[in-house]
Amino acid sequence: MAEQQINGAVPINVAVLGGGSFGTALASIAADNNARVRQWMRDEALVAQINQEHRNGRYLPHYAINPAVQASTDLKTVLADASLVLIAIPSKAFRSVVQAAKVWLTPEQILVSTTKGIEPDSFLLMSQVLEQETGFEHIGVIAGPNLASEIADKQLTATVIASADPLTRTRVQQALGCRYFRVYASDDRHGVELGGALKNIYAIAAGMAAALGMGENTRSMLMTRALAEMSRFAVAEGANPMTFLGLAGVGDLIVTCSSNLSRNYRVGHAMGEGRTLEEAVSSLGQVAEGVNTVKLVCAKAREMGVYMPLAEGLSRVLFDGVPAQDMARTLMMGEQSSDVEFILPRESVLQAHRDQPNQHASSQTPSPLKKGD
Ligand SMILES: NC(=O)C1=CN([C@@H]2O[C@H](COP(=O)(O)OP(=O)(O)OC[C@H]3O[C@@H](n4cnc5c(N)ncnc54)[C@H](O)[C@@H]3O)[C@@H](O)[C@H]2O)C=CC1
Ligand SMILES: O=C(CO)COP(=O)(O)O
Repeated sequence: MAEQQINGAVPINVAVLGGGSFGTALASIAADNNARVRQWMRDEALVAQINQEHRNGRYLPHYAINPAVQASTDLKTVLADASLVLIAIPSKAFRSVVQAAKVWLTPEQILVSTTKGIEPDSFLLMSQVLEQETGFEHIGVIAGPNLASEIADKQLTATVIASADPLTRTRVQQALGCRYFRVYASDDRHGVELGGALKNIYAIAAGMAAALGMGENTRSMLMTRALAEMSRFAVAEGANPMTFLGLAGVGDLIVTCSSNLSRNYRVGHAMGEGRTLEEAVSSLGQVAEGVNTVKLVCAKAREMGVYMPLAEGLSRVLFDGVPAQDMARTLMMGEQSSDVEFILPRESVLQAHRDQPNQHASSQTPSPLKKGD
């Protein structure tokens, strides 16, 4: 059924690259909004199923897709005449798909990444890959609390379109905004994109904590300290910390740290139940971007001198075989610094401790964590 559009938009032609759960959910929203929607994927059988049964049996088996979505394995057909191109391809394949697509892309088109990951080696976010590959002007990113299966179920939610380009922001609001999906605008593209990528790290930690029987106070502390850590990293990367108060920061962090529908949360949960990382990832059968992101972000944070104890702790559980319980105990004995460091700088608290050393510290506090401990 056609949706009532917000902001009085004229329907546009939308291309979606990616046949996974998020690409499929977004294609259906745009079609609900009366756009002509073509969706590209590699799998011929999935194309046939979407076109004939209006269902994506591999990634969203229980949801009806708007019958107007036309799937195809042919990039040229999908991209022809599209004014908005949404790219929902996991980060490990993102650049190769853009490279394959770019012969049919034109500078008038609006290119929007929906991918919440980071490219290894380059440490580029996906909109930066888009910029590097195409050199186009109309580039943006969307991120927010957007679990694909809830969107496919038309549960109410919202996202953020972030771009320095006003046309990109407006067109995405017009193309996707409808009665069950609101689209807010931001010009902090880097902050919004980092928010989407970084929160996956803490969703893994939250799933692990839940499986270990930790309570709601613990989850709340974890999410709040995660926000402090994410914004600290983002500021070092040149983003605006205020962005983390929005849907792509705290909004996405809450949903992925609380829901079993999040694949990253499920990876953490499975590991908290005793599975290995390999078992947890292979039983998922879908992408959990946080596993690579934690590795890349920890390396970058060390290089930049950014303090990220939660990400470091998680990395040691995932890759160095440290038991999650032991890591939680170590983190609880780590430095006690500032709550909101944009109000009281962390360094002021640490300096005060140096000026007033605790007489009993040596018997109570373990030495700070070192790589290889
Ligand atoms: N599923 C969700 O709830 C949300 C996902 N995202 C982000 O969207 C991105 C895509 O995720 P999903 O659609 O959920 O993933 P998915 O795991 O459901 O599907 C991935 C899709 O990418 C395709 N793919 C993988 N490698 C490819 C290649 N080399 N060439 C062409 N296609 C390839 C797969 O065939 C599949 O169709 C991820 O970065 C994720 O973080 C963002 C918001 C919500
Ligand atoms: O980003 C998401 C929801 O906003 C989806 O999270 P997962 O990739 O963990 O499923």
